[in-house]
Amino acid sequence: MKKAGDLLQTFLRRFLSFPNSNKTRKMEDMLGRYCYNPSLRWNPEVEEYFIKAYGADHFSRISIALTHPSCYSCLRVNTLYSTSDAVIQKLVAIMEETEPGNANDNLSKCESNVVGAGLKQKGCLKETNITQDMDYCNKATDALKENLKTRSISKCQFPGLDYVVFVGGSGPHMIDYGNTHYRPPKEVIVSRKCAEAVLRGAQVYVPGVVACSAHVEKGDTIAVSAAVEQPGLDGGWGIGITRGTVLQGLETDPLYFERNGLYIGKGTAMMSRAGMFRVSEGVAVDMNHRVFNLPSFRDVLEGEIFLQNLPSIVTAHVLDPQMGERILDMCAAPGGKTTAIAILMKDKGEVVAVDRSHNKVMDIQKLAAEMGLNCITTYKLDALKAVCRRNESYSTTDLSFGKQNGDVTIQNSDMCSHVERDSSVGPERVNADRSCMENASNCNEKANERRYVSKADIRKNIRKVRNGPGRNQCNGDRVQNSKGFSPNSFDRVLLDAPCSALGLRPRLFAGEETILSLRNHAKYQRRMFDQAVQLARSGGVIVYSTCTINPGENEALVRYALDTYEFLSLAQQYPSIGGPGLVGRCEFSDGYIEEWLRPGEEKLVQRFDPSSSLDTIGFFIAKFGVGSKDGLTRENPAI
Ligand SMILES: C[S@@+](CC[C@H](N)C(=O)[O-])C[C@H]1O[C@@H](n2cnc3c(N)ncnc32)[C@H](O)[C@@H]1O
Repeated sequence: MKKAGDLLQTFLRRFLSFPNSNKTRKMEDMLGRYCYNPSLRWNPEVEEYFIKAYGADHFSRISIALTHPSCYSCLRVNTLYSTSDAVIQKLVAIMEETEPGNANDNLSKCESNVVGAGLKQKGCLKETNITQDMDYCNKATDALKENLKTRSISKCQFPGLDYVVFVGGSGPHMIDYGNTHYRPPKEVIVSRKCAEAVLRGAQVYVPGVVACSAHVEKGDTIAVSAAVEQPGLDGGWGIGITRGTVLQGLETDPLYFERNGLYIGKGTAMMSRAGMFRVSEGVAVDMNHRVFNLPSFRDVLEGEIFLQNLPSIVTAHVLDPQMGERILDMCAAPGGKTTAIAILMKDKGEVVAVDRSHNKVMDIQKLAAEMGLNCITTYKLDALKAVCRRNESYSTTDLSFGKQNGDVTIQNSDMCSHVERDSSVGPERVNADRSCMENASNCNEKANERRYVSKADIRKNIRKVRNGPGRNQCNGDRVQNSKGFSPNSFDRVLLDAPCSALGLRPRLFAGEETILSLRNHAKYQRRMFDQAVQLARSGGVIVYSTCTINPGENEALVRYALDTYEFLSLAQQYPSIGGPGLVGRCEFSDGYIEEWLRPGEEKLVQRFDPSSSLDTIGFFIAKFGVGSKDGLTRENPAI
């Protein structure tokens, strides 16, 4: 999608060009070479499809919004150990440290009343990580202080979300790159992914640098621009820069014209040009002037806050988990929604968090430990095989999670699981394991208060404790494999599905997705959804969410769900702060027809539009009530 400025620029380049002359450069400066004004590239068929879905103007606004980060950061407070007011106070205190004596001024910057002056962090949060790397932490805190100076901090006013704190960011800023008509700035080109991370607040790390000016020394001021994929001769996309290229500041530089409007800030070189291409890690450029300023909360109030997108927080809330319930988070890593769910349940009940990646399951464990949560059990599991088929003779009646006569029966979640041990576990692990085992037995005791447990379950629990529980508190070495769970064994299921991620911001390129790849995502999601349907009990709830603007992965999944499973219905969501879903259908040139929502259904889903005033990522949430599955057995193909 070419913007007017781009078209004018192309025109001037082609028809008024004065090769290598200062006039050319002057013209380009005027038209905004050294600025941030990207145009998002899409696969042409995908672009056509989205224009049909949204209309040209709306899709153009979405495309522009996707290239910018949200103008605020969203912090979810761990309400088990803190409050929004306490967090706001602590952030204000960080500001005060920077500007002593300005306490009142700073307080007035907060939009909400800061109450609860004496609130202190309860003793459960880990102090160790904060002190482990004081240097890094001090740097992070300094950066945060710097950032908070001009920020507004406010408690979220949406009903039910008072545990969310907003911290305002700023941008886009005009940056003086120090270029003159005779002397271009020293610069680096970074990879597109690196640039997107920098726009979110990261530094430029060595692996992200692809090209650099000659004679750059440590301490030099460096302009940073992004190398974004361009159409290749083969019909694909490519960057076309060799790592280590020397930039001359001339039109002969790689992507010279393509980088117009892709300047994301400037910073101080932390090493020489030679160093950037010799070492394998470290900060290459310390970004001190950014197009967008968003505070980084890394290592700040660890365990007390979690940086999370607003729609993700809403998703966990919409699931409405209740204390004592058994919840499945089917694609859980890194655990943002898992921990939100556990906190909403006040850490009472069981949240089973699965992901197919071993390392990502460890990330969930670490996050759960950091947030002091005990009710989370993690497993490595392919969500496409989440239903345990070991007992082939099941029927829905005898496996249902019934609550008759106050007697609750449940299948033990690890009945199909085993521990994957790391043979390199050293002696220091043994102590950790012991505390894990204590933890597990506490958890088991807690769980037993509310469950009928069969002798077989007790035997399995003993085995589990002997092997080590693989629970969240034992970071690091082990992940339990699961072979799946019994049908109807969960009260609520969250399927935060892997998707095309076309709602994530900021984004500098969107051309990698084709119509075919979008359809493949949708197929994958339907197969996962089929598993979710089998695992949720009658009377239970399924929440489905994605971070994409693609209706094929959103509204079309809802259509599939409602048309395939007659016992599913769309449920009202709380809170409901997103927009309505898309009603209608799309006919493709190959004859494929994609059905979306029917009139009346659109208000029961939430669609977060990146171009709306909420200024969030693109996101979609659907909530289903699971009606009675009575009479549905394996013979009945509906389940
Ligand atoms: C959108 S992310 C989940 C984010 C997470 N719910 C959160 O809020 O932190 C999707 C996750 O699905 C996982 N995934 C992809 N395919 C999977 C599969 N077949 N089974 C289980 N997990 C899968 C990915 O590893 C990824 O972590």
